[in-house]
Amino acid sequence: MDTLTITRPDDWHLHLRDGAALADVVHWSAARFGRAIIMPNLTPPLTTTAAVEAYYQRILAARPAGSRFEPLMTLYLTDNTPAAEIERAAASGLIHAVKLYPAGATTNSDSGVTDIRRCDDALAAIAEHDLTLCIHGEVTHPDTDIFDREAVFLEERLAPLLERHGQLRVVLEHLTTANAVEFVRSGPTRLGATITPQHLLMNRNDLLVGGIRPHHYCLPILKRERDREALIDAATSGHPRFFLGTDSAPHPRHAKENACGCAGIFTAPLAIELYAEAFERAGALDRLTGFASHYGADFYGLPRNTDTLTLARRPRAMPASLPYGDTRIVPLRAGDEIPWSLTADTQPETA
Ligand SMILES: NC(=O)N[C@@H](CC(=O)O)C(=O)O
Ligand SMILES: [Zn+2]
Ligand SMILES: [Zn+2]
Repeated sequence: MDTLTITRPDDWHLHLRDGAALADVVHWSAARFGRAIIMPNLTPPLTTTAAVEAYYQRILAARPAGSRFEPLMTLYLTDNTPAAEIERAAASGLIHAVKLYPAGATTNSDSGVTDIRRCDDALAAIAEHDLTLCIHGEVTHPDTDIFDREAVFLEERLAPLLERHGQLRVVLEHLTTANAVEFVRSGPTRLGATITPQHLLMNRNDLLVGGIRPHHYCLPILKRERDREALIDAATSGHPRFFLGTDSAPHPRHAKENACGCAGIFTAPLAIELYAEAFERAGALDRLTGFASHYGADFYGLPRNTDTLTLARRPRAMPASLPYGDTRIVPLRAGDEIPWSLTADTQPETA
């Protein structure tokens, strides 16, 4: 088989950034995905519906001409988000989810939530207005080992939250462990999860063996091989509550190749290609459509896409770097060949 045609996929976790970088980032996703959940961790964070609406317009303006790529917007939750703001978000029609960042957990999370119990009114409003709560699931206590932060969050924060809010629809973002896979599998049907390509393809050796590799550093951090295997199992199992979310998180080269490098891996230029690679290695290419194109839409209560995307088994060279505003960015697999490519008719790419 030299080509693979799937229902057009959606990306249920994406960072597009803002300003001069936005146009250099959005076209990669627009060439691949029908829709994407757009993360609100800008500086300053998008804590009001008005700010989200203005960002939505900037994304539309930065989309390639003729693109129908649809941004599904999110609101940034803080300790002080009033229920009325959730109501405005729902009424906007543009906002599909509210994002919970534990304060200090990741990039631009300083305005995030310090104690989830402070948000009970907002969380009740999210459930009432049929929005989804997306969660970066890591605790931030300095004494908690970085490799345990997800597991502690699930036990100490997420389990009680799901108990307290019995109607709330939750997406646990970017799963990284076998433990998290088990938590989602045994959780209620209103709990879904995204899985990134880097967590399907790499483990912590790829970050730390033979030299430290800043372009493989993201949060939650890459874990053990047995965790990667559990994530592959979950993604390729046909279980409808695991779905695609790239967490493509661009940072300029100088911010990654730095004594204190930023967390985030830029996968947008090869995102669906990486998933195809991971699914093929697992002998599960026939399961890619469900994971990439059906289950996320079903979970969010949105219609599935009706058009298709075709990949060709044709090696493609990833450039060493790509334009990013007035600077450069290094994508995953920079300088390497990747086994899958978009077919020419669906690839309006310019590097
Ligand atoms: N995943 C990351 O490592 N970084 C993301 C934030 C996030 O999704 O946690 C970013 O915005 O850079
Ligand atoms: Zn995150
Ligand atoms: Zn993210």
